[in-house]
Amino acid sequence: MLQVRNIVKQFRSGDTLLTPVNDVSLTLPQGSFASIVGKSGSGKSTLLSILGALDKADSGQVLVNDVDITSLPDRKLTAYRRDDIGFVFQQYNLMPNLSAKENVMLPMEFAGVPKAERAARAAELLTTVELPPEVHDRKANRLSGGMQQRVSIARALANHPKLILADEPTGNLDEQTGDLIIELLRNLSRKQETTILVVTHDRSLAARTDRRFRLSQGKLEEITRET
Ligand SMILES: Nc1ncnc2c1ncn2[C@@H]1O[C@H](COP(=O)(O)OP(=O)(O)OP(=O)(O)O)[C@@H](O)[C@H]1O
Repeated sequence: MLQVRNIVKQFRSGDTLLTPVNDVSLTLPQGSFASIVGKSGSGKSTLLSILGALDKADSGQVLVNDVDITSLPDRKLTAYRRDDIGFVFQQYNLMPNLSAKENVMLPMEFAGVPKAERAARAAELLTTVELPPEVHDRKANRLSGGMQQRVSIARALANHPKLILADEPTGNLDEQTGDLIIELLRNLSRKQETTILVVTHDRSLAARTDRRFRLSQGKLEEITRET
């Protein structure tokens, strides 16, 4: 369960004070498949960074399965990012010279999982995201965009996260490949009971999630019934 309570984040830009996240609250039960839409610059990435503990809020709380991550010491935050959260980015952010399988094994290595177990789980996850077996050992920079995004989703799942945060996961893909990636994320939220929160400016993508929110002028409102 993800509970976001009264998050505020401000930036100073010259003489102006920006408030891209202004008293945002949100509750998502485990296994939710949700999206946040908003115009460019509306604060979507800022909010996602706070939920993933990549950035700190000025005030408010983020509770993941009742643990308040906004008050965790740095050492525990590192473990939170590694073990409880999976990140999926528009640019995939894979290690280009490592194979698909090695990319998926990497977060498990950081978590201290023995090598044989890492290899077995990576192969299993790459199968879950429907990456053809013949490319499991191919270097990431030799895979198509859609394949790279599948690898990055497998990597996000590596340490059994409670929450997957995806920032414009289909932004670099053609429509058909993007659709397949969204279906994959939807199936994962159902089968693995992982909460998946997608941030996008693409309304048709958002329309395929179960709950939809809009971030506008710092405020988050649910628009599930509108679209
Ligand atoms: N580190 C920072 N310092 C100053 N201003 C920032 C910082 N990070 C973000 N901002 C500002 O906060 C606002 C929200 O930015 P953010 O990247 O969260 O928007 P977004 O909705 O994700 O946009 P996009 O869809 O273009 O990625 C913008 O006005 C941005 O310039």
